[in-house]
Amino acid sequence: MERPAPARQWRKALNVIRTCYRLARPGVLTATVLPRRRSASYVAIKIQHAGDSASFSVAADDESFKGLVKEKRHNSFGRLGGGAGIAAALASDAERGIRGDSDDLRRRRESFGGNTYPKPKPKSFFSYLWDALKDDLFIVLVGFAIKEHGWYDSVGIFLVVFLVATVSAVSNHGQVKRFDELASKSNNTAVTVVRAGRRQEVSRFDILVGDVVILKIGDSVPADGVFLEGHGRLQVDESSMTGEPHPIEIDPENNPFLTAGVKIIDGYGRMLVTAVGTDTLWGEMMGNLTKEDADEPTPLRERLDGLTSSMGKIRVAVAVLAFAVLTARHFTGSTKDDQGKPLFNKGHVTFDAVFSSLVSILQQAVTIIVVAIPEGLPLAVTLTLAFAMKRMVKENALVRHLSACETMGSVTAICTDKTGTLTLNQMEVTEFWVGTDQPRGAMAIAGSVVTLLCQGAGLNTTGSVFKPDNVSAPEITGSPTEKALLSWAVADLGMDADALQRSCKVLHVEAFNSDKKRSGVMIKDNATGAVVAHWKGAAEMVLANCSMYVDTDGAERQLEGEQRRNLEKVIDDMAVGSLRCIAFAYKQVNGTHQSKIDDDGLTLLGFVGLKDPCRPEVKAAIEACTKAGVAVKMVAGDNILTARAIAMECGIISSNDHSGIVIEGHEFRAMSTEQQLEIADKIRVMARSLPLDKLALVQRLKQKGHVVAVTGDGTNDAPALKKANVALSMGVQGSEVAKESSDIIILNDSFDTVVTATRWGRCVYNNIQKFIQFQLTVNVSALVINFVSAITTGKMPLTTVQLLWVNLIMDTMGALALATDTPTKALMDRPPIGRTAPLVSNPM
Ligand SMILES: Nc1ncnc2c1ncn2[C@@H]1O[C@H](COP(=O)(O)OP(=O)(O)OP(=O)(O)O)[C@@H](O)[C@H]1O
Ligand SMILES: [Ca+2]
Repeated sequence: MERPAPARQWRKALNVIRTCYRLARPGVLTATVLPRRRSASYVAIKIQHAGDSASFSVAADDESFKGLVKEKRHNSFGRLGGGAGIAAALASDAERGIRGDSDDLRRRRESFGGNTYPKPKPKSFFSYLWDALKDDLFIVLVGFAIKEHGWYDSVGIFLVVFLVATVSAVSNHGQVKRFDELASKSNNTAVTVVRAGRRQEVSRFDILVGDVVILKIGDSVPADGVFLEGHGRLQVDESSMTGEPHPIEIDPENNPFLTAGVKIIDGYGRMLVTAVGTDTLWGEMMGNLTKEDADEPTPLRERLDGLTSSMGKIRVAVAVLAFAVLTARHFTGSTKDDQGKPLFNKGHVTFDAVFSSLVSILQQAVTIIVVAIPEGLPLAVTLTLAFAMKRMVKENALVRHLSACETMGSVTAICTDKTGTLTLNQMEVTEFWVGTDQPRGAMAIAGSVVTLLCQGAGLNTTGSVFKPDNVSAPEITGSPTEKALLSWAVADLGMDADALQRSCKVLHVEAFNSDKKRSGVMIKDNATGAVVAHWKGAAEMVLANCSMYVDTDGAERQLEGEQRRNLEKVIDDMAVGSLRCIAFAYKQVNGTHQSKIDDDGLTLLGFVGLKDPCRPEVKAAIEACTKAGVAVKMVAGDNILTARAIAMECGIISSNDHSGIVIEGHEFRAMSTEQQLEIADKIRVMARSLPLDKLALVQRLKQKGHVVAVTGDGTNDAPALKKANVALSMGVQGSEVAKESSDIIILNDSFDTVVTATRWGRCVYNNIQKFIQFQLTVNVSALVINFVSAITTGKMPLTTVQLLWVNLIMDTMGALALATDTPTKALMDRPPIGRTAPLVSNPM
């Protein structure tokens, strides 16, 4: 470690003394916290160095600070000096964030607490045991009533029930614990914060008061705080917190409050954290939440309940019949003992004799009921699902809803994303065009064009470039597309991000979303005062808004028929080569007062082509799906030619396949419902789709009787995910909102894992079917033996205790054995099992 220079040490010491002196003066704290005049507060705050956490001028329990966000206290917000004032009071800085060294973090945690909430106390093992025992109380009672062979009948029965209850308690307890682990795994999301000027990802639980958090579409707000940046729009969805169904506009003056748990629907910005953990409404709510039962009924479970109840009816009928036959045989004297004498002496009819006979007959009939209770069935289902869930996590599929495990098994169509799911999402700029030329580096283009391109890439972005010092390579963060563009600008155009940021002021931002497929900024050059609008986005869409283009020599030319066609050809050629194509355009703007960024009559600056290679494992995975009778459909936001090229590369369409349809989102949108229904099956690729097109496709496929799985990553995928039979979200690139709408989180974002989940789904169904077969064999034989024997001889060869051992112990062990069968290759060689196919099939 480097020793601090003496001068710095002195300065630090002086600061500490000054702070102590300030705090020791009576009344100073109130003056800082509740400044009566704006200017006074400003001075007090100015004394502190940004990011120096020697002291905070507010404390966690200060009245004016405490409910700031929770109670949306506008007057406190004003008194504390707005976002910048609060940042300073919390020893933070709107641009550079907190200092973020271990000392600083410790002090913040000590003063304001961490961003966690107490977990509700888990149910103990004994309460699970009691729950399981309770279900079998009936059997135990019967056991105590039956004394065929003395006391050991009762003890035997009790022992059996206890053993089985223990097994199911252990399994339920383990299941809930595993769900907890998975839940904390899926809750532990990464949040982008700025600490000491550097963007970094930290766990949501490590957010501290004073942190500056970067928020983008699809994020969920990790703690309470106030909105900092002023030139963008931020729209949030508070429905999960307040029930307010309409999007709410956040702005830095009138409504700066962001409560933990709300979702960002649109926009981009920074927020300053003012309260964490249980000081927020969200933390309070989470802490008070009672554990939700992990044992939710799944569709299969419900069907099994149907099976159980029909078995119940059969066994009651059999028992009644047996009772009637036994009574008849007994009282007519045809039931004989071992010596061949009738058991019932018709000569001496006493009340006692009749009563005891009836009781013993009733006991035998009850035995039949007992034996036919499918004890092991619920246990088999729980065990199978638990086992599948555990193994699926190992194979990168995190199950959030148990039912998804099963439903995955009957999936007949998968609508998948392109970027990240079929491709690696590691983008890189491989082509660069200015006009119809491909310049070799920045030297081959006019300086003015390079400057504009740098502005377009470096300021119209949600990514960031951080240069720790002059020697090391810059750290580039952001979405894969943004990262690729920034890296290219730094490496090929020689962009200096810091200088760029200093030279211009951002006036207005329009963040990228999948509906618009472009992003824009309006900036003002600090030196010349010129105001420029920059747009970047889907190439053919941006080109359509351009009326001019620049040449490599910087001359602006009219974009006329011939030229436009040439440029369109440039885009198409890149797209056919499976590149994602992005265009940059700009426009000189008069005046700064517009609320919207001008987007017509633009001047085209250039195109870049981004290469995003196919994942190597995808081709085999798609082949496996086709073989298993599952149709794969790609729904992409990208250009139709790029989408087709990628689909070709990974085998969704082949060159000799003429039945598959490749369609653009707007064409599909324009069709009537009937037409959509007609082609839904044949669609292989839908390009340039809006999120609602994806939803429409899912609905049509469902109407055609498909069981549809949807993968998605964006906020706008949420509607389609919610409508799907099984929703899968991306663990790495997926937004919070997508993850929350999903049943399964794909931890490695790969399509391969979707196939794995399908395989496991089929395996679950298969295992349960095997178990039913096993149980029916055992139970039906026992039932038949006893019933036939009762009718013919009036006695039952198998006693209650024996039957219970067969029923309970064998079933439990059978469940254990069959539940842990792993998927076989053959599972994926047959068509999917429909969701309505009978559980007990004819061959069974
Ligand atoms: N950060 C960005 N800034 C500007 N334009 C972008 C950005 N990211 C993507 N685009 C453009 O928007 C288009 C599609 O975006 P969209 O979000 O709908 O699809 P995606 O989910 O990224 O990709 P895919 O549909 O291939 O999985 C891209 O083809 C690209 O031209
Ligand atoms: Ca997408």
